[in-house]
Amino acid sequence: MKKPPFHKSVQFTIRGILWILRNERNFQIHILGLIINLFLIVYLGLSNFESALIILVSFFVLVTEALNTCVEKICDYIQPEFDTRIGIIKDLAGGAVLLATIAAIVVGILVYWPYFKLFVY
Ligand SMILES: Nc1ncnc2c1ncn2[C@@H]1O[C@H](COP(=O)(O)OP(=O)(O)OP(=O)(O)O)[C@@H](O)[C@H]1O
Repeated sequence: MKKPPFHKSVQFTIRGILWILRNERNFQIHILGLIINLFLIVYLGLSNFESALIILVSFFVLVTEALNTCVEKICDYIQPEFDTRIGIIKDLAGGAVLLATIAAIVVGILVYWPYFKLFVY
């Protein structure tokens, strides 16, 4: 197959992101998480390093969610019927999202805790 020009490839990837934005509820929830984090970064005046950490883990979750959706779509395509092997493949992909989410929560607590402490005390 002929390789598409660069601008076409970019268009295809944007089409993929728009598709997942419209169709995947979990991805939409993670996007909401990213927006809340961006708001907190500005509102609390986080340092460049703290902001980079928060943005990095937020995108880490989004990337794993997108890859999880890819795995689910491939699985549903190759085996629409119940199959324990498909089940474990999907569980593994879902597990990757959970691991990324745990990492994001831990980083979030470590970065935000000193700021929230100032509000509480
Ligand atoms: N064809 C199948 N055969 C066996 N088990 C399956 C199959 N499809 C789904 N499952 C089981 O159901 C779970 C949920 O799969 P499903 O495709 O419904 O994902 P989902 O609910 O959209 O998940 P997510 O919330 O991660 O997007 C899988 O992790 C797996 O354990």
